[in-house]
Amino acid sequence: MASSLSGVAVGSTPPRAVGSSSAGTGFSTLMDYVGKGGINAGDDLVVLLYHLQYACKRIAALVASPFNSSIIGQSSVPAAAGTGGSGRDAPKPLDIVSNEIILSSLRNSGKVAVMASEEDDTPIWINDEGKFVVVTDPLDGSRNIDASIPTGTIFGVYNRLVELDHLPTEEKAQLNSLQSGTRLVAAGYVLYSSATIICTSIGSGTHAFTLDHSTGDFILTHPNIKIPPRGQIYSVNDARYFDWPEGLRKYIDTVRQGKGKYPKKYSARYICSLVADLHRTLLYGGVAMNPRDHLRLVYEANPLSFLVEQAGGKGSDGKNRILSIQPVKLHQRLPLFLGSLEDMEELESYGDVQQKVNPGYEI
Ligand SMILES: O=P(O)(O)OC[C@H]1O[C@](O)(COP(=O)(O)O)[C@@H](O)[C@@H]1O
Repeated sequence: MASSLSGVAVGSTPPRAVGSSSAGTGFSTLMDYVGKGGINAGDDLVVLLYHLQYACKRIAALVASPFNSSIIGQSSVPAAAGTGGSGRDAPKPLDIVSNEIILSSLRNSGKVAVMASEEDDTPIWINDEGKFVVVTDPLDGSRNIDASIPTGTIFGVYNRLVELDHLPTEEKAQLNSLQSGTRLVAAGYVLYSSATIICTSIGSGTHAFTLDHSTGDFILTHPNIKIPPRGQIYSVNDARYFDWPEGLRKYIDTVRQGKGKYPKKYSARYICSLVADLHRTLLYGGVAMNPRDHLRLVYEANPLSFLVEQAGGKGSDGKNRILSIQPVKLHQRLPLFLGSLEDMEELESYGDVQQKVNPGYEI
């Protein structure tokens, strides 16, 4: 493990485990968890996760920095040539900087063949020898950033499909990035909020680690997260109520009156920042919904569904299990529902919960 990290070129020494292990799990920091105490992730994945968490620390510092005001004050920069047609929003400067930070960390890791990002039209081929494919939304929820509302990074990791190695670069980059979510080997999000939290899974439960700013370590604070089978919270942009289908309206009307299968009146919470809304849902239970075709399958829905399933919950587009949907294009959008098993089953029993009417909303 030490030797596998010796070549890291990130300008900082690897984090050191501090204190005793948390909650009797035998590991206390993120690097302990993936490296030795928690699970045998394999040296290559350890190195990759080391570089990813380092990138996210840099993004955490960036979004919290007072020196961003000159960047943050700008409105969205015009879409780069070529973004037209992908249906993506014009990126903002911090999205772009975050994207560059992640790309440079992935390059430095030496472990990544392809990065597919929300910020790039097409996947970027990095290294023929890289074992992994990384899909990412480098800074989700950035429309909130001017008001210091939480944002997040999302990532998913696949193995490189060696059987595609003979194909032209562009083609193999694309096909490697369009793997079904069932093939994820790791996924995670990083929440930039009052605390910076990395929540990750390599297929053996979902665990969250909180950044200790005094040491730079991510400390295990939420081992083996189990989403409650029932919550009492629904999370949705309900200004769209009149564009919703009948089934979704009925579901929300029912649970907010306490007339659902769980006879409690539900509360509403909506941050409009996917990572933050999901983080709360993982801890408190309930359902986080984006019923219109807005969120992206490859680098948002799949990694987050993987984490939710690993925590005992469910991720669906309202009809189908997210992880089983075969992506056909990189920036493919779909409705997304993530949450507690029983709440999700009740929601889906209402039939039409996907919002087909999508007039486009200004904010
Ligand atoms: O506008 P809606 O439908 O409420 O969607 C909000 C969702 O869009 C996001 O902001 C992502 O969309 P963008 O990438 O366009 O910002 C999520 O963070 C949030 O959950």
